[in-house]
Amino acid sequence: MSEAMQVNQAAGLHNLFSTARTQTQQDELDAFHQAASLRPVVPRARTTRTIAVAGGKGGVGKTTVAVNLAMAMAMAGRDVMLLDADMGVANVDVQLGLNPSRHIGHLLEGKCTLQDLIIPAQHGLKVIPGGSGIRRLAKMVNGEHAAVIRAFDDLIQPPDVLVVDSAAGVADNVAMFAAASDDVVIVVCDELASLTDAYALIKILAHDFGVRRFHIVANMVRQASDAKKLYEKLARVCGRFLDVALDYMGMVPHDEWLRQAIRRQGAVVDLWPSSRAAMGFKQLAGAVDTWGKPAYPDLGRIAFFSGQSAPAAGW
Ligand SMILES: Nc1ncnc2c1ncn2[C@@H]1O[C@H](COP(=O)(O)OP(=O)(O)OP(=O)(O)O)[C@@H](O)[C@H]1O
Repeated sequence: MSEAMQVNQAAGLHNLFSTARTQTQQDELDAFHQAASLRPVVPRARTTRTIAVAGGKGGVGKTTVAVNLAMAMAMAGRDVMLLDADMGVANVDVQLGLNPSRHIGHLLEGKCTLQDLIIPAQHGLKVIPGGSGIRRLAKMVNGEHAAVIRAFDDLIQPPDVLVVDSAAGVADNVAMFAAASDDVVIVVCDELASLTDAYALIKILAHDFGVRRFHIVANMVRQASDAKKLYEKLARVCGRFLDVALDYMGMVPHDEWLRQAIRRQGAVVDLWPSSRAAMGFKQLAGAVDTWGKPAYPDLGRIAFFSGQSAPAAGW
């Protein structure tokens, strides 16, 4: 029986994504890995933890989780930066009521530095906008993703935490930002397509990029027992077919206050800190503190802040 059929049978999932690439895509990916090995490393004290928020399927709440996780950590006193890596259709700035005049496209064209792109949001959160409605950004090539990742080495003051809001899908560009991070958070909701897409993304990150550890967030669930069931379903399939470790990071309930917050263009953790959703996000932020030190970035792989040499202090 094929792997896809076995996965279907094991978890009641459907439609496993194919991970086949065209020759051009494979060439670009090889160039990306080669660029990583050519990168001169200039060590300095490593202070930043990088957390990618991904999920595969669109609409599962990646941006919502990234924004509120970042804001919750900023409210707890961390120096936090949020990169909107959903290039071309970015909407972190919309969710936070920001009005950026420049975006990643300007960085790639050499018209500004990464430092120039930083926009201050509430509680000292710093946002790097990804640019919206810009076709060229949605079609960035792999070398450009590597250039964005490397630009973080030149920040004057690296933050304590960088949260990366990933695009939907399982394309190499999504995987590259996740693979360049210390930790990968996978957001799932109670839909079969969400689980199959999460599995496909985890598989690509494990096989092609060597990522082994994933933190799972169940979003838009009714109660903790539903969240745990969702996690166990994904963990069972991954445990059977992939050499990866999953841990349960926490859950965010379905909460109308979240939609209200988006209408008000703010983060629910800031606007309604005692709502059920806000409590969930604060628990997610607390979970990060239990993760221990990030591993040293593998020198053969492009990583955010790879110019920093020692693991972050205080984690
Ligand atoms: N816990 C929740 N309760 C209620 N609504 C939610 C919750 N989480 C997310 N939503 C809503 O679901 C919608 C999709 O969320 P979001 O934009 O964060 O998803 P996404 O995965 O980033 O989507 P895309 O991949 O299209 O960028 C938004 O309208 C958001 O307000």
